[in-house]
Amino acid sequence: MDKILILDFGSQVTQLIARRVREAHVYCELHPYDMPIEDIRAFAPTGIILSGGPNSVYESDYQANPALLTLGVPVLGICYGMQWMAHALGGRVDAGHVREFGYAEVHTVSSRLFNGLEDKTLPNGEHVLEVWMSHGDKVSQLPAGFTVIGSNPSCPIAAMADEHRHFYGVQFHPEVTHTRKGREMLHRFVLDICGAQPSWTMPNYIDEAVRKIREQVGEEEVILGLSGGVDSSVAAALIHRAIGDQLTCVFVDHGLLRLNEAEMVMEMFARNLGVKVVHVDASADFMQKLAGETDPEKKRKIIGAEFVEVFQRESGKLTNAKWLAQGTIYPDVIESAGAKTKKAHTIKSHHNVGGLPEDMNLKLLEPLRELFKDEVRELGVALGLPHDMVYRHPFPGPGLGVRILGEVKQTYADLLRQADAIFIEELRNTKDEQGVSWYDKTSQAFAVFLPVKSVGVMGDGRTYDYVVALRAVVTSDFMTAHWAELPYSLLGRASNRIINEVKGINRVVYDVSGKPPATIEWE
Ligand SMILES: Nc1ncnc2c1ncn2[C@@H]1O[C@H](COP(=O)(O)OP(=O)(O)OP(=O)(O)O)[C@@H](O)[C@H]1O
Ligand SMILES: O=c1[nH]c(=O)c2[nH+]cn([C@@H]3O[C@H](COP(=O)(O)O)[C@@H](O)[C@H]3O)c2[nH]1
Ligand SMILES: NC(=O)CC[C@H](N)C(=O)O
Ligand SMILES: [Mg+2]
Repeated sequence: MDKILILDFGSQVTQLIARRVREAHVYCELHPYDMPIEDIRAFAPTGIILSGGPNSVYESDYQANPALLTLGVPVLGICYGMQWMAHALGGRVDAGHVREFGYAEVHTVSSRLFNGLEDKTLPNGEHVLEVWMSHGDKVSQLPAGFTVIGSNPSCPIAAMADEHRHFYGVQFHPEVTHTRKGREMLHRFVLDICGAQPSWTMPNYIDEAVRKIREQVGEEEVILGLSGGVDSSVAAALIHRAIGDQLTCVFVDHGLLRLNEAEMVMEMFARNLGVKVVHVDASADFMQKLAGETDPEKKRKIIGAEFVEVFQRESGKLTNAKWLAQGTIYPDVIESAGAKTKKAHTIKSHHNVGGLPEDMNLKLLEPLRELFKDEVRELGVALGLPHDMVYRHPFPGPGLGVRILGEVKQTYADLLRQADAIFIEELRNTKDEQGVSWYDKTSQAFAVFLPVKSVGVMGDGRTYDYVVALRAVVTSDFMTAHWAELPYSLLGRASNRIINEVKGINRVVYDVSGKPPATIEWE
């Protein structure tokens, strides 16, 4: 299989390069800029893309190994990547007088990278690209063998090429959508210049993944924590395809699941897909451990620890369980690699079954490690999971535990489950002219239980009941989010139904906070 190697110099948008390459059905991996040259050789890339980055090449330790320019494969440098290439090959990079940030126009001359992709042609016959720039430094002198293939007044060397060696550099960012023909440029590089075969398709991927899982696992047994969420469900379906009954899934009901969740998950996996699922009702244990605790972080830690308990207990019941499977996906991998080097504040301790206790002695099986979320969804559909399950909103492991503010009580969980189900039903029922529901137009939506009481009047009688907050957000990566501008009529219907149908709730409010400064979940 042809593979593109992306070396990351620390740009905020490096992941997008990988997305664009994958969209051309070419496999790629993202690695740190200082990947050892032996590893690069072993990876055997069909082409290399160098990302942008925050540093200045003339004063920075962020230097890749120049030997990667002697491998005989095409190289595309983007922004810092172009500057590094110029620097490493004997050109010059200087601090510019003006920082260019945002929309820019680049005038081009004929090159394999740009030909036919220009956005407009001027009366004098010059071609122009509409691009997005974000830089302060610029290449001021070309390395030997290069020519200028794109320029503008503030950046005379906005793109350069050595077509003989198949080296290209662009000062702008083709990976962001603001560069109008950016996707086509990256596809041009990968498919035409590198000559990579577009063979990264789901059916091929399934065959390959199944073969690998069989080879890894052999005759041993695998257990997997099944949450009913997208990632663990798709991982379960894939591993089941590979090793059938050697897989046992453990679905933990902590008493903090959505309405009918347990039945739905059991029905789908055990009955429809023939996957072995152990349904562990641990709700009494979780509730007991959580009793009296009001601190969000402590609640999260209690839930996390209890999860591990259950897994350990269940794996002990199997005879030959040597593997723990997880639905880790590519953004998780990149994020945790980043987390090792960055000193970030802990906002929330995400529960993580991956924190394996030492005495558990299970090896990790993570067949989705290379996939992005939408690829995981595509895979799920290809494996026969129903569309509705695969396109569900994510649901956090601690479940309603982080949506009941303060102390978790069974009665609160029951009220919240009902309110949440009504809200989701109303979102699903509202379709626009294209037939798209508000559920599909939002990235995540749910109800939150507020343990405060307010006064109301129903049927001429006084009520003194709890409050539910509705939350719906739009986001692509869950790192930042906008609150969803739901129609008033939809909010009105959800509110009416919740107050009428859920005895114990007499007030509904809508959360209009973005992330940041708020977070998506309330705890
Ligand atoms: N109720 C549960 N029972 C068993 N395992 C669980 C449960 N909740 C979470 N997990 C485990 O924790 C992992 C992480 O949860 P996470 O919510 O990130 O992923 P997911 O549920 O698979 O997908 P999604 O992002 O769509 O919710 C899951 O893959 C699963 O292995
Ligand atoms: O599996 C999970 N375990 C957790 O402990 C957890 N906490 C938050 N989330 C989900 O992460 C996304 C971002 O949430 P926040 O803005 O609240 O941090 C949102 O999608 C949240 O639902 C979790 N998922
Ligand atoms: N986005 C980038 O890669 C910027 C590269 C370099 N830090 C500059 O300012 O020019
Ligand atoms: Mg989940």
